[in-house]
Amino acid sequence: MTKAVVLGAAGGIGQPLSLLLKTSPLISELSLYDIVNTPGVAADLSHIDTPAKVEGYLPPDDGLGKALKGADIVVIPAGVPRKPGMTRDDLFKINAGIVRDLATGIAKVAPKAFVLVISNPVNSTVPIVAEVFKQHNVFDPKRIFGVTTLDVVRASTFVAEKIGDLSVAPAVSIPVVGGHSGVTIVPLLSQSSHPLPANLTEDDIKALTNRVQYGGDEVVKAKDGAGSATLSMAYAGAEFAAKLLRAIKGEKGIVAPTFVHLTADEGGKKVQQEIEAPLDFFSARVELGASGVEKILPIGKISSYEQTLLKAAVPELKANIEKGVSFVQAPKL
Ligand SMILES: NC(=O)C1=CN([C@@H]2O[C@H](COP(=O)(O)OP(=O)(O)OC[C@H]3O[C@@H](n4cnc5c(N)ncnc54)[C@H](O)[C@@H]3O)[C@@H](O)[C@H]2O)C=CC1
Ligand SMILES: O=C([O-])CC(=O)C(=O)O
Repeated sequence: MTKAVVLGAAGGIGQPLSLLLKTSPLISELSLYDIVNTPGVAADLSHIDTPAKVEGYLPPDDGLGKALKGADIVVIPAGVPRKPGMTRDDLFKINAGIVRDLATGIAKVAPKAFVLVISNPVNSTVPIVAEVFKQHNVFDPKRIFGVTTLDVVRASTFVAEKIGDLSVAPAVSIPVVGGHSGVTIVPLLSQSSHPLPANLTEDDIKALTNRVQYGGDEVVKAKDGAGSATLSMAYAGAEFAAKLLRAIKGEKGIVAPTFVHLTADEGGKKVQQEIEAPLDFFSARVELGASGVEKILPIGKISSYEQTLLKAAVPELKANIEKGVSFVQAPKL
């Protein structure tokens, strides 16, 4: 029996993500929470002929507590999305409080659940969840994940486009490390599972890197005020959740980049040495296992261009992380 909970389930990501989770054979109970519309979304999904039992909750009568009761995995896409001209950090003002309050609910009701944070800015919201859990004495770095899978999905797609064959996209694997905003997104094209076309110039590599780093902006611009990536994010979120669920159930060797606390495993120290910075959080390649983070894998051999990208990522990551931590630690006025 596995219970999955989606917080922010009625939103642009929440609905298609809930749909994908409802179709997963790995989930037996699906609980949807949002401040609006969850009864309708839950009723709709509950007619699908897959095993998961679906329930929807709203805030009154401790809806959050009821939604979270017995949760094994909690996915959080709650919060406002970007409009053109905004950075992810501009979302902090609203989303930090939303994520803090939801994390408080999880810490109280389902402290052992695996928590997958989608809400932006991920570089700050993941530290917020960790800090709330610390305050409630339930912090386990192996169980908190920032979902950076969309960056990985984009890298696979864009590289397959360059190779000239989209049919290879699902098999193309490019580690994307660092964080989840602009320069903190560091795609390691030199570690592509598939050789890049031989005629790709240095400028092409730079353009490809830039497209992965600013893939989110591409969608925000195209949606023209109607939000940011929702469908591709739902796909990416469901992919990561499925990998984690398979690993929890005992499958070995499942590796995915994800934004984690670097104390979750010894390997985190090696990553800190590689980036030459004592960052607490970083999106590294993580081997998933029964207790969540099984192993944090080293970044490994990268090109000198990628070294420069990593150097540029560190100061922004550091500031984003500190902002999240001090938001929770600051005395409430
Ligand atoms: N990690 C990633 O790669 C990505 C992250 N995102 C982020 O995901 C978040 C959600 O994006 P969308 O679904 O497009 O936004 P949306 O506005 O369509 O949906 C957000 C949902 O959150 C709900 N919500 C707001 N406050 C809440 C609370 N206190 N408790 C529960 N639910 C609450 C809203 O009612 C709404 O249904 C944004 O912060 C966005 O930036 C988006 C794309 C990719
Ligand atoms: O760009 C945004 O604001 C949403 C997001 O995180 C992404 O699409 O990668």
